[in-house]
Amino acid sequence: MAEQVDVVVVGMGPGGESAAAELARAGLVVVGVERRLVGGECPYYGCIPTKMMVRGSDALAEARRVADLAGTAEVTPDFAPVAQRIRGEATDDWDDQVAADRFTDAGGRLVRGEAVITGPGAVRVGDREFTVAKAIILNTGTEPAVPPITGLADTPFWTNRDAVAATEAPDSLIVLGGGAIGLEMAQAFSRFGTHVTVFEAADRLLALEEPESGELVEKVFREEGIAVHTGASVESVSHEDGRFAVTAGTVTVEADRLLVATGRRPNIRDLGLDTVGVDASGRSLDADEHLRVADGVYAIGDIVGKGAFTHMSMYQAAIVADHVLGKDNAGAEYHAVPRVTFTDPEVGAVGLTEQQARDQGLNVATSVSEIPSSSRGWIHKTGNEGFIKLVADTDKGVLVGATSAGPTGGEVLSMLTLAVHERTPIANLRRMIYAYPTFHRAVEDALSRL
Ligand SMILES: Cc1cc2nc3c(=O)[nH]c(=O)nc-3n(C[C@H](O)[C@H](O)[C@H](O)COP(=O)(O)OP(=O)(O)OC[C@H]3O[C@@H](n4cnc5c(N)ncnc54)[C@H](O)[C@@H]3O)c2cc1C
Ligand SMILES: NC(=O)c1ccc[n+]([C@@H]2O[C@H](COP(=O)([O-])OP(=O)(O)OC[C@H]3O[C@@H](n4cnc5c(N)ncnc54)[C@H](O)[C@@H]3O)[C@@H](O)[C@H]2O)c1
Repeated sequence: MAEQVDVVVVGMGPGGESAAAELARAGLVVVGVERRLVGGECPYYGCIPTKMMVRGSDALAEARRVADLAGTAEVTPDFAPVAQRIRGEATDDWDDQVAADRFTDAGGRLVRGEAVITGPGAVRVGDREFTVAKAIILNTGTEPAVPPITGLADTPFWTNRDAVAATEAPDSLIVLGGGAIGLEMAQAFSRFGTHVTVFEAADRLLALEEPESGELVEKVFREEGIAVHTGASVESVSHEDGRFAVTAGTVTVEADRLLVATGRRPNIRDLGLDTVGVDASGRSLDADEHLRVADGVYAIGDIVGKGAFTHMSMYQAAIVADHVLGKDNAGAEYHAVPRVTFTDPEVGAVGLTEQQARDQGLNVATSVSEIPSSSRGWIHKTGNEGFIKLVADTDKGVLVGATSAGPTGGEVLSMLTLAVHERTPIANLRRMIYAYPTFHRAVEDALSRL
């Protein structure tokens, strides 16, 4: 006999958990289905453990900068405190009881297992059937995508899930993929003493961001001793006597560990979406502004393809919760999506890149100001690399995109996110007062060059 409920949330990633709890608190009968860990990728394998690695490795880098600024400091890296924090503080040793209790305390019903849609308003989990009165909300996220490279599948390579479980920094590491995952981990392990080599198939790192961003990170990596191969399509991988060998063109590199960070595969194929008339053959689901993919079926998070970020999943979750509860909500807008790659320098960006703006046929003006030549950057000295890049729509007189790379680049991004989101006239941004000497004063300099 099918159980009658108001809402079934399939996949309890950050957005799914948030929407499910909010709807349960509002008095609806909500079932949250999770096949692995309540909270999803971010707290157990993604954002939080990787940022703990970054926090440790940034502390090491700052200590090494003492020599240029404030005397001497002897630095002996030890990965153990990071591994302990990831187990003790971030993941409870990959146990989600706290998150599960948080949901049931909000009034939700947690069902462990893999959910499948069997028709309009119908969901099955194992041998349990649910008839859903109001909404099925899909938040099933992604899996690491493993490219079909000769030999790779037979080797004990790492994905992000293995890398965050490391108890020590390996002596050597090859990273496949120069996107956010690969670069954050490459630099973090390198600063703990690992010899790191990055292979990126595209002609630059951070290929989705401004070219200047990839160039900056590549320069800093090389200076820190990280080997970077761009335009390097890996042809074969082997593993013998505990060592990996990776070959791209004429280059072969050996290492103890291999991290595959070549993008993600959305969990949409096996959800039974055909039973509700939804095409799941692409890389993402086509959702309207209230995240509906079919009558009574919503999708949020990475599977919607508007940015694979925790903040996007949470943003969309709030819109869906409002819509299910019949509250006013104008729906999602994606013109000011912010993102930060937590390398050092941090690379923050919002809205369109210059190329994307030109591809949209906008009349574009751009400007760049360098952080090292700003007062604060000059004072900061070592570790001051970075820039502000602005992308303006000259017809409308507003910013449509911006990049903020540098020390605390992700924090400096906040004012640029506001400017792009609110379509603040550039004339008004020029009239503002920018505190001296801050990193964000470089925004004023970039505005003056537009
Ligand atoms: C290494 C790494 C670092 C990252 N760092 C950042 C960062 O710094 N900042 C940031 O904003 N983002 C970061 N991200 C991205 C972020 O983790 C995701 O965007 C975020 O988790 C949101 O994903 P989601 O809501 O789509 O679902 P996910 O978090 O992927 O969760 C989906 C859940 O659905 C479950 N599931 C799937 N199918 C089913 C099914 N049929 N039945 C039941 N359950 C199912 C899965 O088990 C999973 O728990 C990082 C990702 C990685 C991998
Ligand atoms: N700080 C953050 O917000 C953060 C951090 C990590 C991940 N994420 C999210 O997770 C998503 C996935 O991250 P990712 O870094 O895996 O994906 P990505 O798509 O950003 O980067 C993967 C890179 O791998 C390269 N690649 C693909 N096949 C290759 C091959 N055979 N050899 C060499 N290079 C190859 C691609 O050209 C690409 O540049 C991102 O889109 C991002 O949204 C966010």
